[in-house]
Amino acid sequence: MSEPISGGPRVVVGAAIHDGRAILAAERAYPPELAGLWEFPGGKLEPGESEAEALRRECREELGVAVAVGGRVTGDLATGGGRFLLRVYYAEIESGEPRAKEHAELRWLLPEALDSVPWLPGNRPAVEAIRKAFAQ
Ligand SMILES: Nc1nc2c([nH]c(=O)n2[C@H]2C[C@H](O)[C@@H](COP(=O)(O)OP(=O)(O)OP(=O)(O)O)O2)c(=O)[nH]1
Repeated sequence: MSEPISGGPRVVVGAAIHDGRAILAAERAYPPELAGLWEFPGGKLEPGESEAEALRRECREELGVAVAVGGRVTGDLATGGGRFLLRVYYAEIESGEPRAKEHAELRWLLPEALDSVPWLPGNRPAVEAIRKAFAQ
């Protein structure tokens, strides 16, 4: 598949999967410079794919679950030194039990424990927004 000629940032979608209380965080296993940092399951949009389709595909591939995609958590977040635009959506599991097929570890985090893992730096505003949204 060819790359777009205008070398603008690529859209990356992330799923803030929640069960009404906790958020599913995932520890990256690769590449070495990102391994050990935590993220929302997701990845780059493939050509012709909608953001919801990309999220459903990535959650199936990475976690083995089907998700229903909800609303956006925040506006676009620039990550990867400006190479990516991260768009995080709320999501809920429709079927399956999440397993770390590509990640080093998965953890359900309550809002007060969201800071217990080192997030990818670009994810901070989304993590903050989730904490506020879930705070009682
Ligand atoms: N999946 C994901 N990527 C994120 C998040 N935050 C963040 O800065 N990124 C960055 C890390 C990566 O450089 C890039 C997405 O790459 P990725 O490796 O997840 O994408 P992909 O699944 O399509 O991977 P690949 O096939 O290209 O290896 O976006 C996040 O919350 N989730």
